[in-house]
Amino acid sequence: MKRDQLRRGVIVSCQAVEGDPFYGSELMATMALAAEIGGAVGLRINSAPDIVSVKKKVSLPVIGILKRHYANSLAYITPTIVEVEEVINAGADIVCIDGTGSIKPDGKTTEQFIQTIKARFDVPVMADVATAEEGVAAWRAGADLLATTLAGYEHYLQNPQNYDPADNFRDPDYEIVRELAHQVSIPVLAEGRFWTPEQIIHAMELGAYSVVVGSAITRPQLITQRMARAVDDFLQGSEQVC
Ligand SMILES: CC(=O)N[C@H](C=O)[C@@H](O)[C@H](O)[C@H](O)COP(=O)(O)O
Repeated sequence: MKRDQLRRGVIVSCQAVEGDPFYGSELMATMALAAEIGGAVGLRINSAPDIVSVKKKVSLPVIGILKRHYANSLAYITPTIVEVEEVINAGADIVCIDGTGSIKPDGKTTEQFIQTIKARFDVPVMADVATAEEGVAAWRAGADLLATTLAGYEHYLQNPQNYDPADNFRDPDYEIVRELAHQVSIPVLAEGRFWTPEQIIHAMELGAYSVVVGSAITRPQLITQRMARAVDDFLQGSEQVC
């Protein structure tokens, strides 16, 4: 895969967890195929079975992650070399890891973790970060790409029980995109809470290499919720007026 393939486009994140109506590798591969037909330049896929299934059906480059929670660490996106190996063996073209300041479950810092991956595998490493400082540190440690995935999720990183579905509808964090695009010399992917073409273009104007879109394309329950909430808000407003 050429890294340039991901340049200046929309990367679609196709993820569903157990309990989600779209949970299942076949369904995720179908989502990925729809993304390819629609003009996506790449995919972000969670778990080895989903990566294998997507790779059979779609020819787009795959950024592979494996979300796994450990009791002793806040890092959950491909947090150790065990998950890295699973993702790479499944056929991911890029492996994406937790690039935050959190110590990983095996005691490594992000810097040590990136260096370990680089020593063992010849696959580009992407780092998901929450702050510009973390992005700069991951770049200095050898990351090949950055994504702003975790910006705005600090409360969730501290405790996954703090998850609030309303988080998905807040504006993207443009500031981290702007800062990183000025500070590093590797691609910065804007990711997290992109719902409209206008938001995507704004991130591109600020220097994003590409934009990763997940929920707005692949989580129909959230798409519905967003519209249902808009109607609720409208009705509440109009009832007050009446
Ligand atoms: C915070 C976290 O764990 N984000 C995850 C990272 O893989 C996914 O749940 C998101 O869907 C993905 O980042 C795309 O973002 P959005 O769905 O907002 O377009």
